[in-house]
Amino acid sequence: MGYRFDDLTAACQDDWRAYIEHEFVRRLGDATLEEGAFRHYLQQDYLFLIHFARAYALAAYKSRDLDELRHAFAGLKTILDVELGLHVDYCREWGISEEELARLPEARATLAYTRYVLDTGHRGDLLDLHVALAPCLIGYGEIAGWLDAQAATVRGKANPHDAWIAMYESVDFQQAMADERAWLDARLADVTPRRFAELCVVFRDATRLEIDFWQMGLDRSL
Ligand SMILES: Cc1ncc(CN)c(N)n1
Repeated sequence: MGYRFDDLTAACQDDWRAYIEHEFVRRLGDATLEEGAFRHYLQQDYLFLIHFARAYALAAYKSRDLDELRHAFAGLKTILDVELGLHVDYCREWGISEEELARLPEARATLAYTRYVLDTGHRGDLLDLHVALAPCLIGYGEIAGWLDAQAATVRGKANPHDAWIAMYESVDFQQAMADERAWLDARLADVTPRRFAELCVVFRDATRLEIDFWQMGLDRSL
């Protein structure tokens, strides 16, 4: 008993490292990622974020008290105001208009990941849903820190993806990540070993779907 968020990553260490240090992430950091792969990823990520905003709305619906409702609302606000806002601006800089984004076909990897999270939220409780969301919010915050710590990472104007890294290093995003960790630490402290084992399956599945999402970007698959 007395689990924490770090116990989830420890329980699927190989998948977690494969997600954080994926080839797509490395190439994004050392500025060798092909433009077409990044554009494909950016487009699909727009669709992904819309469904993730819906998942936070589901968390609000599943809330039992004001604290849970406020937490879900803060997550939804981070996606809408911080991430999606920056994302649309960022896509525009890459020549991808909002009209183009609205007409995109959804890749199988996007469909699989987003619907998995929504389904987990529908059939489980609020903790299941937040554990399914954790690789998204906490993972990208960790990826930004990992990239910045790598000697191979190119920062500044020499890397066309520098603004992407900076977005996930931003105070707002890192704060949202820290809040989510604290929320999960508090909830996981009370779960039984059996419940923790169930949550590990959800966390590992969502982490593996994040790996597939990076691979979809590299392969430019639909
Ligand atoms: C696929 C994916 N995973 C996570 C994030 C970070 N919220 C994102 N933008 N896209």
